[in-house]
Amino acid sequence: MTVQAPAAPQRYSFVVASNRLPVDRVIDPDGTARWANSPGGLVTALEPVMRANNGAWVGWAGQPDLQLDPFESDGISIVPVPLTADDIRMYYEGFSNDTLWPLYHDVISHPQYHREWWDSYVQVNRRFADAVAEVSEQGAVVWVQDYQLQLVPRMLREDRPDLTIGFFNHIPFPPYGIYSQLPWRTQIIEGLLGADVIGFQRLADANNFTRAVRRLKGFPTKGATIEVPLIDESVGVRAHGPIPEGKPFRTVIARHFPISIDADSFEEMARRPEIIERARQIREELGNPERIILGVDRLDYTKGIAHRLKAFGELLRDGSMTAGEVTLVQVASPSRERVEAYRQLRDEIELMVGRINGDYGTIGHAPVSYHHTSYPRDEMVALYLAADVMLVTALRDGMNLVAKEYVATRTDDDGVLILSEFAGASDELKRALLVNPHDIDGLKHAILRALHMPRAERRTRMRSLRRRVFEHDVAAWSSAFLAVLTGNGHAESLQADILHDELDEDAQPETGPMTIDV
Ligand SMILES: O=P(O)(O)OC[C@H]1O[C@H](O[C@H]2O[C@H](CO)[C@@H](O)[C@H](O)[C@H]2O)[C@H](O)[C@@H](O)[C@@H]1O
Ligand SMILES: O=c1ccn([C@@H]2O[C@H](COP(=O)(O)OP(=O)(O)O)[C@@H](O)[C@H]2O)c(=O)[nH]1
Repeated sequence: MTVQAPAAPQRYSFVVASNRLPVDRVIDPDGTARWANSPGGLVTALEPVMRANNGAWVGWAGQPDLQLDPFESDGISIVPVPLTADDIRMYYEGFSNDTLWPLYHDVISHPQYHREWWDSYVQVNRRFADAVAEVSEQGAVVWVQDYQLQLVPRMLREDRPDLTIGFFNHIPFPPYGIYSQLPWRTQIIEGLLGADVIGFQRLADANNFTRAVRRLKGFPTKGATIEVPLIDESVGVRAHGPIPEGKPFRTVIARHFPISIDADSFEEMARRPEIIERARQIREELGNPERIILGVDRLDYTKGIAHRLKAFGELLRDGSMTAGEVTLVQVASPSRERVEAYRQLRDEIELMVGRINGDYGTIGHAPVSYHHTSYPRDEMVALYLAADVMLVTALRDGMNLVAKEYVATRTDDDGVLILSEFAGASDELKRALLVNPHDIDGLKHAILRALHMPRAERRTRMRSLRRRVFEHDVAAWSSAFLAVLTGNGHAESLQADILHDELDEDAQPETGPMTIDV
């Protein structure tokens, strides 16, 4: 009998790792399996970068116990990492979404601390690190994404010191007073410090992280740079080659790189006649109200959906607007539905929607048009075009791509963006109407101001917002990050207002520079 050796895995020079793949394995009710685009801002953001670099994407296919070989999807090489039903329960729904997610979002919901969830998180991070190591060629650039994989940089550095390792955190990094609750706070910091560059959405997040490093590890930090001693095995250093005299440390950069969207593609869609026609139809289906307010969110307690419903309901109660004049369209896309906090939230939101519609609706018209679904992108663009006011009331949000997508679609320089100051996007989108969503009166005031804003002011504000989003699109985001990661970037070549704080010119990865198409 001839035994064939398994084929050597294909290796890549650029590897992205994220919890979710850019495609989801979906089983239809008739039992047929197919691949669908998976939801969420991360996927939207990284797709164009992957295509430009012909790299590989390592991640989970969205279903339990799927053992799949690597395959190609839309020109992207996909390397699936299997998760068992127990991994999903403990690593994904548990530690990622019921411990880290609430902890990193201002403890809006109570984080649950369970030691078996942590053990599962360590195991799954190990599986991801092994999968990345297996497909990365010598000296490859690896870009690890998000809070689900914070231990991967250190694990990779231990096993593959030849790699250049970047990490980007898509969600906020909490202030030390909150972060320090985490029983595994030191291990997470050590995990992240395995990277050469650690990116955050906001300057405040990067500052929170470097403060945690000082408090927990005592390593010196200066601006965006952290000196990690080469003899400290807790951060997986094991110097690659001899320790240089006079520099017994690696320099890790921790700074902000605000993520963005593929603005051109949203603008292109917004100009398509069929999408413009669909926007008109949406208005008609809603009974042609004078004004449409739009909210689009995953059904997540961080998004402040209850706060916006409260403000909207009170405006109707006060008689400041009538249900016939203004309709609130709320898209609440299903998310993490097996996590208890998310189930409770759904009940709470749907009760509020029912009350408002019951109190202020008529037979022919509901003031809140509520949709518990996830729409494809063309429908999203039509909704953005149909909306006079976009309402983003996040209580805490890493970035909020929806705000940027709304701006990118408004080729008519019209529409008003109301934006929470607790969303990362508010650092850039200063000409939005910025609100504190906890201040219900302030929120009501902003809604009325948006509804009555003169055309000239809407135009001036929208033009300024659009300039920002088009100048700082997702390509600028990934170029800025990869330029710093690969040592190809000089401070002056990066957008001054993205990277305006101090950048240490000596701060280069330990491995030799490697070229990547950014
Ligand atoms: O994968 P899920 O658990 O279904 O969640 C979807 C994604 O949500 C999070 O998005 C974050 O990243 C966005 C892009 O940077 C940012 O705009 C937003 O503020 C963040 O919340 C999460 O970080 C992703 O990992 C999830 O895939
Ligand atoms: O029905 C929906 C709702 C949302 N989205 C997309 O999901 C992403 C949400 O990203 P955001 O950063 O606003 O929040 P996240 O869900 O990642 O926390 C955006 O690209 C939206 O266009 C979508 O395609 N269909």
